[in-house]
Amino acid sequence: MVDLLKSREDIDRIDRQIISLLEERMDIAKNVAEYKISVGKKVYDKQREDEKLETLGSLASNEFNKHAAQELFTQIMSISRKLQYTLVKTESVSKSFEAIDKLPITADTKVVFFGQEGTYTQQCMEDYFGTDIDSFNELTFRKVMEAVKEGRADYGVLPIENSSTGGISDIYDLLLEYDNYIVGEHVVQIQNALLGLEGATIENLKTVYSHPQPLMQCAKFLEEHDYIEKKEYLSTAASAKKVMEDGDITQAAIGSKKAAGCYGLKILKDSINFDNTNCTRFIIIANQKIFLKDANKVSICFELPHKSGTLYNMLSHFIYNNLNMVKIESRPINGKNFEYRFFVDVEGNLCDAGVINALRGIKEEASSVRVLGNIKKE
Ligand SMILES: C=C(O[C@@H]1C=C(C(=O)O)C=C[C@H]1O)C(=O)O
Repeated sequence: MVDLLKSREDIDRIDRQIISLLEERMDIAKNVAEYKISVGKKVYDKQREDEKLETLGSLASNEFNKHAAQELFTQIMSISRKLQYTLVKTESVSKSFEAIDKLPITADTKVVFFGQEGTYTQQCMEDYFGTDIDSFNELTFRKVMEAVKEGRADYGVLPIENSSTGGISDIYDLLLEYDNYIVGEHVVQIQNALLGLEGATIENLKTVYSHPQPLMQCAKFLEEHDYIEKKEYLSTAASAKKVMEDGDITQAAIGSKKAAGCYGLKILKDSINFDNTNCTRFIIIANQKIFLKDANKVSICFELPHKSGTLYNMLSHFIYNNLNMVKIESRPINGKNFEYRFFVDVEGNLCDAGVINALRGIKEEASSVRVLGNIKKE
């Protein structure tokens, strides 16, 4: 049997050779980048890489090593491209974003929020902008997006993610559709209460109205009271208003304590959400490509070719540039069954070299990429 120390010495010797060859290969990749700059050729040459993997695989003496060689060279070529992107310096996807010191907020600033008087979104808006602003409401997410896009409001406030039930997928889709940008975020504690008319009791309820999100956040309570029919409605506040207007004591709404006060309802039961730490993250949107100089979270969206390994390869741009990914969501692409677009949040600022490098690589290798915003995280 060969001695362990001897084997390790041999491995160390081979590894030194690999490093020296790797450095030599990287220097040649730099020459390739210079050539590509001079003729305007793209860094990524898929056909060349596929051919190389085929040839290199065939040099190995058994199936295990063939797979190993192909895996290793997939990584080596991916790293060689990353080096080339830093040299080729293609136009950054974030180039048109403007860094600012503070969000412009004046007495004339108009803010649109989702829902109506008494929604959690209104509470978020007041926490974020204070109460001395000119605000109006819209009853759907789409209408909030529209008002911001058309400039009828400078900012919009929308929920994007709940701690118990996850991402609010409609918002992701609408962000892309309307070309609006995320410029801020705020997290609000959500304690959902069951609201009813004077004289109503939980035992005698027949119907409960609320927005689909709070209905999900209160799923356990509603399962335990399955004689109450759940009905999705526009917003928590709109549900409270409906119960008040219908004047039927068998109806209830799920919403905030504030909504109870706004619409003259009483609290039949407080905190019926299944998770006591329930909170929602709201986003502040604008139709301007602006970000704070001290922003530290970048949100991007990309689409990938429908092939194995593409997501892994795309995420490698964050890992290689030492960026911490804090969120990933996928959404189906309409018209392309079972193809997905990914929404990713990473820590960083659009001015950071690592962020610029990662975005360059993703722009070259994804089917499409967009920066949705760069905000200061809470
Ligand atoms: C080095 C090149 O650029 C990229 C990297 C490759 C590699 O490291 O072998 C191969 C093809 C390109 O995607 C090249 O075009 O030859």
